[in-house]
Amino acid sequence: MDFQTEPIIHVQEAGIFQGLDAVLTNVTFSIEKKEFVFLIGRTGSGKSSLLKTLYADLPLKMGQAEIVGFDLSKIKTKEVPFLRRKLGIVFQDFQLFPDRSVAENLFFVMKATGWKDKSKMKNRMAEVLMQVGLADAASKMPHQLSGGEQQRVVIARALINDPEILLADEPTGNLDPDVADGVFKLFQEINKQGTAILMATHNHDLLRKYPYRVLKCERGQLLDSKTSDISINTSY
Ligand SMILES: Nc1ncnc2c1ncn2[C@@H]1O[C@H](COP(=O)(O)OP(=O)(O)OP(=O)(O)O)[C@@H](O)[C@H]1O
Repeated sequence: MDFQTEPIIHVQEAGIFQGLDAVLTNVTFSIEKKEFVFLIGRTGSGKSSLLKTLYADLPLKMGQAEIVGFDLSKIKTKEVPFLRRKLGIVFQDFQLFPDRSVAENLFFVMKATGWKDKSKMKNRMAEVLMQVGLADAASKMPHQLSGGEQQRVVIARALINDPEILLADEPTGNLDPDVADGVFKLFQEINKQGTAILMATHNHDLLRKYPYRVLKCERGQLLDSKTSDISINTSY
């Protein structure tokens, strides 16, 4: 056993619910620092529900789950913003404010997460935009950017508070294949710099090309390529 690593996410016999309905039961897995993990499964199999439970958008009603030091079985509503500060969350639909520039979009999140010093905010904004390859986009409006560029801004926004893990729900789902590939490579670079990534995807090409660990939602269970044979070519 490697005592150097400690999990960022540790889930033990959890139930994932949508209201009264159990979507996944007996969910057990850990994600270590710096890991890259795909989350796959058919439409409706529970990928988003699992991610939502991890960022405390859905309550954990059964079992144990710890993420970036927060116990999801005990977390209080007022603690959720502190949990979200330690996570980066990226969705399929870009969810930028359309009437605000890139800089204003990023500043909005900074203010909401406790940043106050203007010059530090500007420096951090420049850093994250540089990191995603958009150093020249601060003054642009979202509609002046391509889909891939908008998703890069969303990734920059998710990186602002230097999260230990990015939770990404179909981040390349709305992008053309070439653009999706570029955005995926950005996730890989971010991962190489030390951020763990849990990415829900339907993209078979990515799964075939990059042999990362896979978690698969199937028939109400979560399978793990660490412990089971997972077919990536069928049934989703
Ligand atoms: N807001 C909601 N209220 C009630 N049930 C929901 C809600 N969102 C999803 N569900 C149900 O929960 C189950 C899991 O859905 P979920 O969105 O987690 O699947 P998914 O694997 O992410 O699907 P997709 O690949 O289409 O995004 C489905 O049966 C779905 O109908």
